Amino acid sequence: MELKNKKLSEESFFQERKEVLTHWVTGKDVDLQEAVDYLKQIPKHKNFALKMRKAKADGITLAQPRAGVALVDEHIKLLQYLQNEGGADLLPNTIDSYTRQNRYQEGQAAIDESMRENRSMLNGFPVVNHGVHNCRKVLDAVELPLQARHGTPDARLLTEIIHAGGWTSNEGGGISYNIPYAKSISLEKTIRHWQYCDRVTGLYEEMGVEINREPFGPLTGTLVPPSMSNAVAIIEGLLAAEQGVKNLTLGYGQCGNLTQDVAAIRALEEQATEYFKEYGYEIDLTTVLHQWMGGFPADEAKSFGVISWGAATAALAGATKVIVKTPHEAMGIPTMEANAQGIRSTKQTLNLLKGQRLSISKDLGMEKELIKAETKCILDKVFELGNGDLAVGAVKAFETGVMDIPFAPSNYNAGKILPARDNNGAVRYLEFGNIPMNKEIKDFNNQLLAERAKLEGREVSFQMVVDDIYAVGKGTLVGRPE
Ligand SMILES: CCC[C@H]1O[C@@H](n2cnc3c(N)ncnc32)[C@H](O)[C@@H]1O
Repeated sequence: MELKNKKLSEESFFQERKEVLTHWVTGKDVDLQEAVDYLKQIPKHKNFALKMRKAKADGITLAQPRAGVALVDEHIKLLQYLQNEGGADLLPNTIDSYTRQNRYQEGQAAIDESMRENRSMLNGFPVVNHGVHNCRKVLDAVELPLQARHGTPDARLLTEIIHAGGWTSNEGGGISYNIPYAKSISLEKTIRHWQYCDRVTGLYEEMGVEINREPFGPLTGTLVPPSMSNAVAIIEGLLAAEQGVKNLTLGYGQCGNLTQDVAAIRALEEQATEYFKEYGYEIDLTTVLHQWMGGFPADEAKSFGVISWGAATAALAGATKVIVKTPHEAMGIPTMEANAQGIRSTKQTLNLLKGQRLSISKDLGMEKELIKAETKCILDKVFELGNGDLAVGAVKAFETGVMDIPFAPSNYNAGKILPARDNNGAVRYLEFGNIPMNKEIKDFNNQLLAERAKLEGREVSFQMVVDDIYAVGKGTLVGRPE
């Protein structure tokens, strides 16, 4: 199947859909018209797209945790606790790793074991095994909109089930759920899979149901330069728009320097808006900042410092949503109590900052223009490589290292890029690999890293990268030599 950035035809989509719905027995419960009728009767306050649009109009930042366990009743208890005790504004359904790899047989075995052991033997909610009616049971049990959060290269059946089940938002994308999540699945395949997922969303939109889509912004979440993650977000937004997606949340993983992070969110929203306009897409655009995605301090009090800093950054940036971390981040899957603490801490900070924004200083303006210029260098090359076709260009961009995500496990990622922080903790390019930045941008990145080297009395080197990776966990932002 030759990949192209073109809306899937009804014929090819429904032909493929017949096969997709056979991937697991629960696919038989998906009936498009029945699902549309069910979705149309869901109370408005439980529609994710509507809540995101209203939050943007009201200029507020919503708080959303991650959460998911193996069994339906326990998952419901967890979500109700995060709603009632945590004060979450939106609820997730974090999906387990077996489901993300389409290993539904093992998912079922783990469900059975969880029932025997009376504890969750999965790191998330196995939504394909549980199926449409259990999704609806979860929605009936809460008073907030629901979203699927996962990391699934082939999310076609998952997407069909969650939306038929009343969940009105889906995270992911053909690049952002491949490069950071998989080792040996081609981008042609996953971009095509996610064209299908976006076409499902587009169909619901055309049948009168609003569904939100959220490409996964942070990618590897380890020192990803803002322009690289913004480029991926804009590409996935454009690919989704071509399939009929109307309500999009583009995301970004907090790096830690306030000026750069606020600039990155503002650049993302402005530049995405420019591209949607240029290509003729009417998009309801919102943004999400993910609280620090790298290594966390083990000390819970210190972790609240990191969590609050992420909340403050999201509020000052004017992000529509912030994804919340917990004081158990350094340990693993949080208890529901710790998860709720992360949300309460975040909401306290959001409320203290309600209505405040970082004003456009000279530094903020310069950083925003730099990020937009870097992102444009990348996107111009992507379109050139694809002879104007964005999907083809994206595949070729990774093949040639024009797009390159730091520390990604995928064999389809060049891995020549190296990031490091400058003296203020902003993430810069230490090695560009084949990323097509112009000379002025390269010189500026090199100059900022040289200034850090001078201050630290050492050479610009890979050691800076290593020191920066461990820094936050050790309590600082910039990994200074010990
Ligand atoms: C990209 C997502 C990484 C983050 O996703 C959290 N995460 C993963 N699975 C669950 C879960 N089942 N419940 C609560 N948080 C979860 C991790 O802690 C990490 O912060």
